[in-house]
Amino acid sequence: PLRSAAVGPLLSGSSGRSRRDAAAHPVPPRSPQALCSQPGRPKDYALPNASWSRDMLDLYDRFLAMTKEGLWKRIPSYNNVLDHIPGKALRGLPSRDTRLFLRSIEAEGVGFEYVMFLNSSEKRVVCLFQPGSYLEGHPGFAHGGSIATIIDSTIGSCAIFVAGRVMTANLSINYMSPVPLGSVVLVDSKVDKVEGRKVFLSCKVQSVDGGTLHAEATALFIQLDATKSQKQQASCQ
Ligand SMILES: CCCCCCCC/C=C\CCCCCCCC(=O)SCCNC(=O)CCNC(=O)[C@H](O)C(C)(C)COP(=O)(O)OP(=O)(O)OC[C@H]1O[C@@H](n2cnc3c(N)ncnc32)[C@H](O)[C@@H]1OP(=O)(O)O
Repeated sequence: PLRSAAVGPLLSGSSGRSRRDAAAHPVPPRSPQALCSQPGRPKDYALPNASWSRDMLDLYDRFLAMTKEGLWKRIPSYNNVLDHIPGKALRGLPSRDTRLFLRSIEAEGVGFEYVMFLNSSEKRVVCLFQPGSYLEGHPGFAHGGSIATIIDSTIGSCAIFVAGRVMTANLSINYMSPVPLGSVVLVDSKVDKVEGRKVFLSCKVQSVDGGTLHAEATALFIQLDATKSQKQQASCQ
């Protein structure tokens, strides 16, 4: 199984090719099914698009290949949270003009370009993330809040897998090395333990070759207690 520490060797085939290299070796056309969402379904944004760098495409292909072995599963991603809940969007709910925060920047490549893969047996979610130019904090680097967002969402998806409806109670992040805009990082999250309604998780943000640890985080998510009144708990419908 892909262990965070072993990320480098597994991906040794993918070097940090510059965009110039990518221009010299145009990205091969993607298979039609790899590019389009299922007809009649909301658009799945966790699929390659023209803004994905060579590194992002190589990493995507490697994880997609691992899904064939059954250990990993690609998580589709829509721009409305309800579309992630099977049947919910069809339940005649009044349509709300809301967007999932990570999918609120429509233009390709300038916001959060990402795709998540779930490894059920390891209770792990790994997110391939390419921060776009509209996520800038310090010149040329991703804003710390955008890193917190991709961590919260990756860890959150991991917690949802284990405990269903959850909310973040605590998220603690150490930032070790800034993430250049346009680079590709691996956000590797896992469940460490579950105590009643409390789900404890951790996460590392690493460069594709595993050589740079950009950030690491711990989090506590709380499973929403159906018996508590909605007033006490933000409704997470
Ligand atoms: C197959 C895979 C599936 C993938 C699906 C992917 C698609 C999904 C698409 C897209 C989603 C991506 C994922 C997004 C995720 C984002 C999550 C967020 O951003 S959430 C927004 C920010 N968080 C809030 O706004 C919460 C505000 N806080 C609250 O609402 C409450 O405090 C809450 C619900 C967290 C807890 O309230 P209570 O009343 O239910 O529970 P009480 O009794 O207070 O606490 C329970 C236990 O937890 C401890 N606890 C609570 N908060 C704590 C804290 N901050 N530190 C330590 N302990 C804490 C308490 O001490 C208590 O422990 P004792 O049972 O007594 O041992």
